[in-house]
Amino acid sequence: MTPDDMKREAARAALTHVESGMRLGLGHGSTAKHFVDLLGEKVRDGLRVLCVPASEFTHDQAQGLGIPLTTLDETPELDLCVDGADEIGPNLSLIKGGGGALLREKIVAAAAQAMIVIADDSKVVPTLGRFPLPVEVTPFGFGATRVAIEKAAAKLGLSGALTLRTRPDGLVFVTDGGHHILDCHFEKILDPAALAAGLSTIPGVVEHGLFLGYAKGAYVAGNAGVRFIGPA
Ligand SMILES: O=C[C@H](O)[C@H](O)[C@H](O)COP(=O)(O)O
Repeated sequence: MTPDDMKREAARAALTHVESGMRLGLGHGSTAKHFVDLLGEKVRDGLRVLCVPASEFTHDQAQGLGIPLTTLDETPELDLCVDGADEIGPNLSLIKGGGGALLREKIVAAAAQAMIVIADDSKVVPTLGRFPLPVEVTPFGFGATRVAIEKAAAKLGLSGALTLRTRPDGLVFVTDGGHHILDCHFEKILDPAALAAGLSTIPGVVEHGLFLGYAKGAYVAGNAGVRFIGPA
């Protein structure tokens, strides 16, 4: 199986949690895209769901597939959210935001009773941090926010480059919410909760990509098939 096949199989497994009448949160990224594709097939076959997409990209994809959409204003509570991840660590701790959608993804996940993660098995790690942690920041005060993040990280013994995310054409990446992203190369985040708490106190930080306590389970696909990781 290619990594893309694995992503699709993980997405297919998560589809077993979807029942007619559910209100769903739809994540963003190459794995979530498979889930939306497969969900679109089910909707065409008669499945009734109402979905909130976590990005403009997912919105357009789902709309094109005829999946009924709503917003968190019309439908503030969701039954289930299905999304990918950049890393899955101990106790279903996650790093997300590699695709730049972390803020809306976290808002959608927080509105859902349960979040199921889908991924290929390369995403499972013993310690979070090898994947650079995305931190969404306001353009205003960027320099000061960057220094504040460095100081908060240093208190926990973390250092490493903080890279302003750019697009392939070299322009600064702008999130759906109009913010920038600092990718923080911390390598080993031994205390994710402490880092999350530290980042949350910085005014210019809109949100960070540590998703702690959100996921209720993860479908992880590898060459041997799909396995479910449940809460510890
Ligand atoms: O912002 C993007 C999201 O958090 C994605 O779910 C995450 O980056 C994983 O993406 P992919 O499924 O493409 O590896």
